[in-house]
Amino acid sequence: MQRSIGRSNDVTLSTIWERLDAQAGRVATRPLTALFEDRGRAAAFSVRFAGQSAAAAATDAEEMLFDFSKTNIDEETLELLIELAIAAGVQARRDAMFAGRRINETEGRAVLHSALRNPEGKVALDGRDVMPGLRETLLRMRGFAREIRGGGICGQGGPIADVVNIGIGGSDLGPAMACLALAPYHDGPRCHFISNVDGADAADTLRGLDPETTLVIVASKTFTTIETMTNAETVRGWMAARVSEPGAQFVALSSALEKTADFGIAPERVFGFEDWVGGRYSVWGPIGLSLMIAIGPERFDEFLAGGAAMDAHFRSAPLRANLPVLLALVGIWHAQVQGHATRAVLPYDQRLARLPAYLQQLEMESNGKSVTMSGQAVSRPTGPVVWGEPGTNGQHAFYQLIHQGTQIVPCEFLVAARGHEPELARHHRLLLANVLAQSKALMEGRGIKAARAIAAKAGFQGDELERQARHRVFPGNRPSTTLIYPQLTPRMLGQIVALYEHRVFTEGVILGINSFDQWGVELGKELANSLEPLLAGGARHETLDGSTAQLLDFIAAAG
Ligand SMILES: O=P(O)(O)OC[C@H]1O[C@H](O)[C@H](O)[C@@H](O)[C@@H]1O
Repeated sequence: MQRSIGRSNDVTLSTIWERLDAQAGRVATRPLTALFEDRGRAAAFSVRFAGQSAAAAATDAEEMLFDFSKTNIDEETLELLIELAIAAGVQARRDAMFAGRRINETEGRAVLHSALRNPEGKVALDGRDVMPGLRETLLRMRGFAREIRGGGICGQGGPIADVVNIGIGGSDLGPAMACLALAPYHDGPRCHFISNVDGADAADTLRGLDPETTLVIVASKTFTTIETMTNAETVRGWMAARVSEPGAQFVALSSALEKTADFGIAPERVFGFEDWVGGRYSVWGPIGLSLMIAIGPERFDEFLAGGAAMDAHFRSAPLRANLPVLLALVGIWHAQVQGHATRAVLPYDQRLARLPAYLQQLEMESNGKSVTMSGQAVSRPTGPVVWGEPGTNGQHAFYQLIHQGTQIVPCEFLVAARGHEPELARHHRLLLANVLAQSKALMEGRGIKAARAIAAKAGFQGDELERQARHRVFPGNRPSTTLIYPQLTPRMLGQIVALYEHRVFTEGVILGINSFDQWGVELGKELANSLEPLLAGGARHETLDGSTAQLLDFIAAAG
């Protein structure tokens, strides 16, 4: 069997995993607070990254700090984790990815989304320079975005006031997440997103929009996705009812150029990309057009520059100081060594409200696999369940389980030191106080003695005091990390998104899986295609299972 690039043999790898298991056993009962007796711990188990150009770095304007000191990782553990990353071939595979090797082996594709954020870079695929085509598309996008923003290209009723992006999965979540994240920088038309095949999504989004001043972007890499094509037809009908040339207000973002032509979109309104840009990694290119129109090409360039800076760091920093690698190793330690089945992503940033959903696709579609690159069953659990909501809202909903439930949920906090609303300084102070309080509470907990004192103060006595006190105990020792940055600028968002992309990549390499395919989404699509005719009254096959038949009966009776 062919071994993956740079990967040690299975015996070497399983020995390291076993040593990690033993290490986990050794540190299981050690309180996190005891680790801080080492006064250098916070600095030693943190990494800073200044993603700016040399001149701007002097101001630390875009420095980010990843603090993983509130986990039970110690120096010995970290050394073992780094040994694991090296043995898994993380560096060799990383270099192969950036060099344009076809590391997406089940689809025979290269993985070059990083080229989109480094348009002046050099990348060859099978000896062919891919950059001129990429640069040409970027220039056309910039020109188009400027025309839309400046009123050079208008709708039938005048300058474009609203942009509707129709897409799903990677053709929706990236621009939707980034548009919300960068709301303070919007100075172009308003952006809206339709993704769900549920007609409610199109109906609610279109209500209140004027077709005569709306631009429609149909975003689909394959241009076959049923949800997107159904919504695109619906929106074209909505526009055709009022606009004499609806095609003039449609744009396509796709790698299937014949299909966009069949749909009736003129070639100069199509922004293409190649198969080496995976859907969930595509916000950096044409799929980001709605974002570029909202914030302008210059700010979009800053977003790209942030991603490119993280690429450079990932490629060159030693593993012990490499932010994506450390984020991945913390993830591996929690999920694959200690067996914590989920991780919560908790942005204390309302504008990152869509980040958990974005990361669900990025992480779970990439690393939710059961077989290794060579088709063997994996020996460890793969990608954990990723979930989350912005703080402080989550505190008033599900944090109860995180603090006192029986499952350990490693928490990943994100927060900006500075908001965008200086006039609302107290709000931001409270936000910061809360995020700091949560990671401290998770770590320190509250013992029975303190709980008894609280119950006594509340007037309880004897057995009732003891009973009440037990409900007020917090076990503590629950791990969390904090990613803190000065402000959520376009550049910072680029750094954050690329950071998570490389984290997912690194975890995937360690697990020996292909992070770049998604065969697991196919079966449901096929079955939906075969069930649709039954909903339209078609004859049922006798092998249809009883539950599905019952549900179809219910739908028929309610219809
Ligand atoms: O961009 P499209 O071809 O329409 O694909 C949209 C999405 O659907 C697929 O089923 C995949 O699960 C996603 O990875 C992809 O981003």
